[in-house]
Amino acid sequence: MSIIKVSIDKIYGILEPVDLELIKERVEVSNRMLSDGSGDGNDFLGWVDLPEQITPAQLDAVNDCAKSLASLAEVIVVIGIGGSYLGAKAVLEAMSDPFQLLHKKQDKPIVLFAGQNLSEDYLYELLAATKPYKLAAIVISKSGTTTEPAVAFRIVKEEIETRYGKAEAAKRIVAVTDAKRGALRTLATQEGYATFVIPDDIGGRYSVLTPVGLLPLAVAGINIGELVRGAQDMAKMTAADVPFDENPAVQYAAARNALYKKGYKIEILASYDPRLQYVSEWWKQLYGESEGKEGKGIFPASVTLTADLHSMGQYIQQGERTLIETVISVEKPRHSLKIDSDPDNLDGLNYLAGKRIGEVNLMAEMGTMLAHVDGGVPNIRIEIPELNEYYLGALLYFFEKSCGISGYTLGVNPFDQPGVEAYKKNMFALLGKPGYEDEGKLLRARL
Ligand SMILES: O=P(O)(O)OC[C@H]1O[C@](O)(CO)[C@@H](O)[C@@H]1O
Repeated sequence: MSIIKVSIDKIYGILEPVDLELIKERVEVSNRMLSDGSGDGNDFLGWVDLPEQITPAQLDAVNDCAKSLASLAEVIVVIGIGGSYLGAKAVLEAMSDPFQLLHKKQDKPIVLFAGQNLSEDYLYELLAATKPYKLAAIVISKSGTTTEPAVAFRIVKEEIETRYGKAEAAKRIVAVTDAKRGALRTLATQEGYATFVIPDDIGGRYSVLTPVGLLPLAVAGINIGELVRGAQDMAKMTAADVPFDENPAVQYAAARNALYKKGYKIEILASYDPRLQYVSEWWKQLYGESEGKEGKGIFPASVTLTADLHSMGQYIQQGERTLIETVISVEKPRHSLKIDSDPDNLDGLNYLAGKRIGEVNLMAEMGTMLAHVDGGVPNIRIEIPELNEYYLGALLYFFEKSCGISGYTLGVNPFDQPGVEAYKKNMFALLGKPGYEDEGKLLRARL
């Protein structure tokens, strides 16, 4: 049995089995294109075989650097955006106790994120809150030129240098960037920071298993060896020679592409554990940047349930019928908590007495799935046994593989993102960046 189970039976009724049959061959060809490198964007396929290529020595180097940072700092600010942020954030949230900050004893450094927005207040408050704590930073940018992390890094770097002096700051700052190119590489070389390389052939949104994701996670005490082991096993289970019925990545890609062809243009990734919220954010970048181009692509959205059943639930049940709901279902909660019987039963909940909260959550999930299917929303279910590093590594790799397959099946290059340049050009022009003077005038006239 695969460590991830994809159930697509709840797309039938909306699709006929023949709709899936028609697309099966295409997705299997797409999977082969990923392994033989015959598709567009084939200079960005380094992530496909990455898990099996990660050596124990590489993991040791990341863990050693993490240990040394952790020995110097109580708070480590991880600076990055998009693919240089979301993978680490996703795994960290999924693995963490949401109330960790309330615990009196903190035996791991607290990892905070910056550079993922341009909010003045966010950065100000981050600096203010971290004042009493020993500080270090990891700055991550593949291009080394992205504005948001560059701005945040300038501010955090200055704070660290002011506090500790330049020489000590160089021990407290680690950069993860391109081997040769970009302003961050130049800066890291000049300042003498320890660095890790993001391989040329791995794009940001596929980089969670490089030091981009691994270093911040190791600093936070996450077992990165297990994360990689899960991805390694999933790489085998989704290889091009694994038959359709045993290969979760092609099943998922086939189901969503068959639905897209029938007019289902929005996919909502739903989870029943708030710790998975950032896995959804990571997934949205992965699928949004990979597929949304040339006027095509499923729009990736997300909900956290049951919370959003009390807000978005109405739309999902009865709104425009273009939605696909894909549920990440986690079989086993980490802890056990039962509902007790109450002699007065004023809340009428005694019918739940003796049940675990997880059982109630599961019945909410089952009931919701059937209600939404009855309302015309096809359902895809992705089951993982529990939230630990191993299954998360498997889940992330599963989504990456399926995304590459989906993109090729859709007929786009899943490894570029030309559309993101438009906002950057306008922002530079409006901010008066040298070289953008003419565009600046034109844009200002339109405001
Ligand atoms: O790691 P970088 O080069 O700073 O890029 C961050 C993110 O920005 C994008 O390039 C979009 O502008 C994403 O694809 C990428 O993950």
